[in-house]
Amino acid sequence: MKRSATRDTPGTPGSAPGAARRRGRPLGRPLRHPVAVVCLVLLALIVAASVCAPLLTSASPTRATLADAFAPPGGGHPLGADSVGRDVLARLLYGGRVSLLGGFIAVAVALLIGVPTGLLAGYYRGRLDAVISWLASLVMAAPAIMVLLVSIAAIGPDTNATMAVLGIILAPGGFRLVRASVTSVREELYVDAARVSGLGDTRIVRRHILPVVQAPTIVQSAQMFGVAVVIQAGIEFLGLGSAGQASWGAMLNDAFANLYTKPSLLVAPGLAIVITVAALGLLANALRDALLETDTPAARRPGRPGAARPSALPARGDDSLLAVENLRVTYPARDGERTVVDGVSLTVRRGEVVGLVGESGSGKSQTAFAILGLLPPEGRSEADRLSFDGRDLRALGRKERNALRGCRIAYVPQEPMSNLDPAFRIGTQLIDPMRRHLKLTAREAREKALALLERVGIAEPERVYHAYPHQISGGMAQRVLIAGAVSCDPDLLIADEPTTALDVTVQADVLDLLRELQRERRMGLILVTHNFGVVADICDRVAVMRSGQVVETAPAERLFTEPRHEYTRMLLDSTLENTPPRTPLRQAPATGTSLQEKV
Ligand SMILES: Nc1ncnc2c1ncn2[C@@H]1O[C@H](COP(=O)(O)OP(=O)(O)OP(=O)(O)O)[C@@H](O)[C@H]1O
Repeated sequence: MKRSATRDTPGTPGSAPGAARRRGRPLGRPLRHPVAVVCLVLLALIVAASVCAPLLTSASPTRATLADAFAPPGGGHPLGADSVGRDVLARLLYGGRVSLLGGFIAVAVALLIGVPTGLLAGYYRGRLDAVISWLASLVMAAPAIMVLLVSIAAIGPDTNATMAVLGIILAPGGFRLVRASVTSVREELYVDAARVSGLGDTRIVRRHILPVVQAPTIVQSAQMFGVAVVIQAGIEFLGLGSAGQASWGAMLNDAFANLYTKPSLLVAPGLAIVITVAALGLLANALRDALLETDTPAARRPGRPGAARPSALPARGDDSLLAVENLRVTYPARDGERTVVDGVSLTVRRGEVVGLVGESGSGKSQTAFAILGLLPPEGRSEADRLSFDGRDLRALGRKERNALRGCRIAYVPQEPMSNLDPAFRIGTQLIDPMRRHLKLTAREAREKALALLERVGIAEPERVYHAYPHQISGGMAQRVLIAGAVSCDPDLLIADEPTTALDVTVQADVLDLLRELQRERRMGLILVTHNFGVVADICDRVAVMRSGQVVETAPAERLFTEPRHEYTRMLLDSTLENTPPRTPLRQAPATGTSLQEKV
C-alpha cells in the first residue's frame, strides 16, 4: 500500500506534489471568473468609499441641522438630508464603515474559533472531536436572535461587541466545514505516507490539510460576511446598536420612521445593504465555482496533478451532491449484530460517476440501499453524515424520503425483469411515477414516456409502451428501467450492477446509454459493480470496498495505473488477468508517465 503512496512523496512525504501545486492556486483563480471580478470590484468600491469617507464629504454624519430637515438632494447635501437634517451621503459613507467593520469582526471571530477547532477535531478525532462537536451542536441549537438579544442586554448596546457574539454563533458553521474537509483528506494515503515518514502533525496539517480547507473556508467567509452585514443592519434598525453612530441600519430606522413623509430616505441605505449583501452572496457562489473547480470531473484530465486527490474535496453541502460519512449498516445476528457496511465515506458531485467496486458480499449494494433508505426492516443504518444536495437524509421522515426517491434520487436495479411488475403494461409502469412526482396529466406523461422509450434506444416505443414485461427482452427491460429512472430528471442515479443480468452483447450498449444520459442531464451517478472493465469505461472516481469498508478511493485512471491498496491490486490482477482488451491500462505504470507527473 505504501509503495505507491511514497512515490507521491519521494524523500519527504510532506512534499506531495499535488498538495504543493494546489497551494498556489486558489487565490488567483477567482480573478478569471467574471462574476467574481465584478463582485470584488463592487465590494472594493464600497470599502474604498467607506474608508475614504472624510475625503469624499466634508459633512459630519452625526451633526443635526434642523433647518435642513428633509432637505432635497443638491447644494450642501448631494443625497439630501434626513429627518433631523443630517447629511445622507455622509451617513451612507461613514455608515459603511460600521457595517463592514461589524461583518469583519463577526467573520474573524467565527474563523478564529471555527478553523482551529475544526482542524483539531477533524485531525485528531476521538474524544476531542466528540467534545467540540457536542459544544458546536449546543451553540447551533441556541436560537441566534435570543442569544444576541441577551448579549445586548448583558453587554449593552455596543455594535462591535454584538458582532463578536454573532461570530461565536457563526463559529460552529466554520467548525463543521473545516472538520468535514479535514476528515475527507486525513485518510488519504499521502497523509499516511507523511505520517509514516515521521513528519510532525503541524507540518502535515500545514502542507496537506490546510490547502484543502482554504478554498471552502474562503467561500464560507464570504457567505458569513453577507449574513453578518444583514444582522448588523437589523440590530441597528431596531435601535440596539451603539448609540449615536451613523450606520446603514440606523439610516433605515430613521427612514422607516418617516416612511410617509419622505420614503426616498429608504433608498440609499437599502441599496447599500442590498448591493453589499448581493455582491457577497454572488462572490461566494463564484468563488465556489472558481476555487473548487479542480475537483469537478470536467476539470479532471488525465495526468492532471489534481487527479491524485481522490476524495480531497471536502464533503460539504455546497458542491457535493451526496455526502456520506462513516456509514454503518448492521443486522441482528445470534451473537449480537453483524456489521455489513463499516465506516464508509463517499462523496458524489453533480455530473460525476462514482464506481463502487468490490467482490461479492463486500457491501456495495448495502451501501447503495442505505443511501436510498431501502434497507430491509431488520437492517439498521447510521452515519455521521448522510446529506443529499445539502439536505440531511437522516432527518427526513419516511414520506419526505419517498418523495426524494424516484424523483431526485433514482435507482436502476440489477435484475430488470424482476423489477417490472408482470401484471402491468410497461407504459402504465412508466407513467405512474411521472404523474405522481411531476404532476403531469395522463396525456403529458404518455408523451413523455414514449419520448423516453425512444431516447433509450427502443425502436418501437408504441409497441413496447403497450407490452407486458414478459413480451420484451432483458436488454429492453433494462432500457425501460433506465427510462423510468431518469423520467423525473433525478440529480443522482444509483445503478446497482445494471448490466450483470444482461447478455454480453447488450451490456456495452446499456453502459453507453447510462453514460450518455448521465452526461446529458449532468446527473451524479453511483455505479455499483464488480467489473473493472465497467469502471474503466465510465467512472470518474472509484471506491473499492472490502468487507464492508472502503479500502481505497481514487480517480478511475489513477486506480488502474497506480493501485495503492493491496486489495485493489489483487482485485485488478484477478479481474484483468488474461484479458487482452484491458492490457493498455495494465501497461500504463510501465510507461512511467503518471509516476513522472507525480514526482
Ligand atoms: N437482509 C440481510 N440480512 C443480513 N445480512 C445481509 C442482508 N442483506 C445483505 N446482507 C449481507 O451483507 C453483506 C453485503 O451484501 P451486499 O449485497 O451489499 O454485497 P455486494 O457487495 O453488493 O455483493 P454482490 O455483488 O453479490 O451484490 C453480505 O455479506 C450479505 O450477506
